Amino acid sequence: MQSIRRVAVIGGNRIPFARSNSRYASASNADLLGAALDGLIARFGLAGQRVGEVVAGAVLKHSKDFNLTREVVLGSKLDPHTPAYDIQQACGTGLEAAILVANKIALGQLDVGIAGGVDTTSDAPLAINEDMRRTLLKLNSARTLGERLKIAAKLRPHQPFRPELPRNAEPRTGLSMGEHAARTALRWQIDRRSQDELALRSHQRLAAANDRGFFDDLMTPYLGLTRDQNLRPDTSLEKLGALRPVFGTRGPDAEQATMTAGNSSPLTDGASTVLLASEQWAREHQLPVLAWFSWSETAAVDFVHGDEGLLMAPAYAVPRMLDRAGLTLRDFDFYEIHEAFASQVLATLAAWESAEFGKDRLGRDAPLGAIDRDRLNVNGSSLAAGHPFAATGGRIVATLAKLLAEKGGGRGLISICAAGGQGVTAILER
Ligand SMILES: CC(=O)SCCNC(=O)CCNC(=O)[C@H](O)C(C)(C)COP(=O)(O)OP(=O)(O)OC[C@H]1O[C@@H](n2cnc3c(N)ncnc32)[C@H](O)[C@@H]1OP(=O)(O)O
Repeated sequence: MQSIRRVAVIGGNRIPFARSNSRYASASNADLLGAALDGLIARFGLAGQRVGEVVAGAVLKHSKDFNLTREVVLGSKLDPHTPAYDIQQACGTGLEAAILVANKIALGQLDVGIAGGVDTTSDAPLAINEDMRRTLLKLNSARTLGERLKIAAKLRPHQPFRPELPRNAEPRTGLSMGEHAARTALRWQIDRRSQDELALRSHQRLAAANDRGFFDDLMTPYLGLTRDQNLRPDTSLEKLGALRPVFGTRGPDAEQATMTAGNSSPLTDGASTVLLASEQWAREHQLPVLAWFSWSETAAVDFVHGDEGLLMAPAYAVPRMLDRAGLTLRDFDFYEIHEAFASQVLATLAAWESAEFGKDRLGRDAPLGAIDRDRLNVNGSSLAAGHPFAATGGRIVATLAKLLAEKGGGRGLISICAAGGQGVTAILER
């Protein structure tokens, strides 16, 4: 067998993220992912080339987009002989796509690949109610006019086109991501002030990164947007503190609700892509390596029967990954923890700092440890940039790889919580 090869992160390209039902309201997943991919192709001179594989996905997809990624590749300037396919791992999709491509490169099955993700809540698929859907499917397969008329006669005027709106909720609990996170915030006693401070820092840092041109070679303008639309450089603790809670506002604990529109990631439209390759491919194409993709781990928690919070899986994935890699939580120059909600980031950090969690849940003699918070999300994260679900992983991989390249060396941790009680994590090094 071929030995494991190093996997290079060559670079990334994304479009600025837009607020839902705003600038990208008329664009589809294919448009957005196509724009991100076109920018990557242009930046790295990939036009006409056959890339090993393109792997991407969307959390919210229309049924007609059964292989969205392949359709996007066919519409791009890549050689049409480039294989491409969708994967889906909720908010971890973009990172999971990068892990998949990286692993194939490491095993010598690919020399170069592109990972990506896209989502638009503005163009979410709308279903019709179950009765109507089944009736229409029967109607479609009816062979004779008589059969059709018989089926059509069963249609009742009061129920026909009642739509089923997609809900940002867990099928097994019926609770939204925010409601789940609110429970976790209570369990870990995450206070409002700390959440607002984290949100403020995210905006300030993203604004500073924009100002110094950090994203100039990671982003291409799209439909008139040149920077993430959700960014509020003028926000403040006072403004954040004045917002009313929106999650956890019902039931006996309503008084303790702390999560607002300011300390929750907003509904967002956007897409991102990342170019990964073997060392040899990078050398042959004279492309500098930003960082090496070295480790990954995915974990899941039992949020249905157990008391583990829905979005707490990274608290388990990271220690497992560290053990495999022979590292500790302090061995990092940068920590990129996806800000689904400020409370979620803080609950994860609290779990790692807790002796009880370390002992009871991780089976350790001591807590996993505390991180230097000055190294956390140094260029902002999803609270400021927005969170187009499947696109967040690509944004983070490209951002972290460039941070390591700028620094000239070091190690970075990526941690992304995902719906379904899962968490996807990875390590980049340089
Ligand atoms: C694994 C995971 O990643 S799980 C996470 C998945 N994602 C989610 O669940 C999305 C969660 N977010 C949401 O559902 C929505 O964004 C909500 C419910 C939090 C907020 O929705 P909306 O009320 O439509 O937000 P909107 O943008 O209008 O903001 C509400 C108000 O807060 C204000 N606001 C929001 N952020 C800020 C800020 N940083 N500073 C100051 N004001 C702010 C807005 O200006 C607005 O004020 P206005 O009413 O005076 O205009």
